[in-house]
Amino acid sequence: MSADPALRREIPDATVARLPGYLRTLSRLAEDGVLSVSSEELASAVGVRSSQLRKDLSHLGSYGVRGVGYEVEMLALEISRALGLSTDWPVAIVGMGNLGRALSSYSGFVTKGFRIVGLFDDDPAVEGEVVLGVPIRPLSGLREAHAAEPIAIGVIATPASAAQVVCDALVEAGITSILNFAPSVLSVPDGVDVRRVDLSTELQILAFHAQRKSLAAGDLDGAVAR
Ligand SMILES: NC(=O)c1ccc[n+]([C@@H]2O[C@H](COP(=O)([O-])OP(=O)(O)OC[C@H]3O[C@@H](n4cnc5c(N)ncnc54)[C@H](O)[C@@H]3O)[C@@H](O)[C@H]2O)c1
Repeated sequence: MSADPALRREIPDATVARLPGYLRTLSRLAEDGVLSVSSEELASAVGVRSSQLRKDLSHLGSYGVRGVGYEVEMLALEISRALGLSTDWPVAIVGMGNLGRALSSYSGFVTKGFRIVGLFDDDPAVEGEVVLGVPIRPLSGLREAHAAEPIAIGVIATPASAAQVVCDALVEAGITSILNFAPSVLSVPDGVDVRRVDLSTELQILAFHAQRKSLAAGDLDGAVAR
C-alpha cells in the first residue's frame, strides 16, 4: 500500500472516467514536444468544457499556473499515478475465444502497465497452447496460478452463460477487480469491483443519436430500415 497521500484522495467516478482521455491527449502533446498547455486548449482537444477539466484536475491537486497552464509531462505523470498506471497490474483473461485472443495479443495493455500473466479456458482443445509466452490453462488452475503470481485484474471473455461461474471462481481465488465483457449482470460480494464493457449498448446509443441527427436533417439515409 502506498504512503503517498495524493493516491488516497477521493476522486469521483465521472472524473476517473475522463482521466484516460486527458492522459491520451497529454501523451500526444508530449510526443509533439509541447511543454505546457492551457486548460482551454487541453479541454478543447479532449472535448470537454474547460471548467469541467479544471474541476476534474483539482481532484488530483493540480491547479495549473495562471497564464501558463499545465506542464504537459508533469500533468501526464500525475494522472498516470492517480490511475495507478505507474504500477504493474498483472491481468488474467478467462475465455480464449475470439475476444480473449484479441485482448491477449493487444500490445497496448503492456505499455499502459497491464501485463497478462494468466490465460484460462475450459476447452481441452486449447489447453496448453501458448499465446505470447503465456500458456492457456483450465479454470481449475486459477487459484494455484494466483498463488504463484498474484493476479490483480480478472477479465471475463466467456459466453454469458459461463460468466457468473467464472466470476465466482475469480472471487474465490481472491481476485477483487473484474472486467466483464460478457452480456450478463454479475453478482459479487462487497469489496469486489466489476466493470462491464458492452459494445452493443454503445452502438445502440450511437444509433439513437444518428437517428436523431437524421430526423433533424429530414432523412434517414444513413440507416437501413429493418
Ligand atoms: N463486450 C463487448 O463489447 C463484446 C464484444 C464481443 C464479444 N463479447 C462477449 O465476449 C464473450 C466472448 O465472445 P467470443 O466471441 O470471444 O466467444 P467465443 O465463443 O469465441 O469464446 C468463448 C470462450 O470461452 C470459453 N469458455 C466457455 N465457458 C468457459 C468456462 N466456464 N471457463 C473457461 N472458459 C470458458 C470457451 O471455451 C471459448 O474459448 C461473449 O460473452 C460475447 O458476448 C463482448
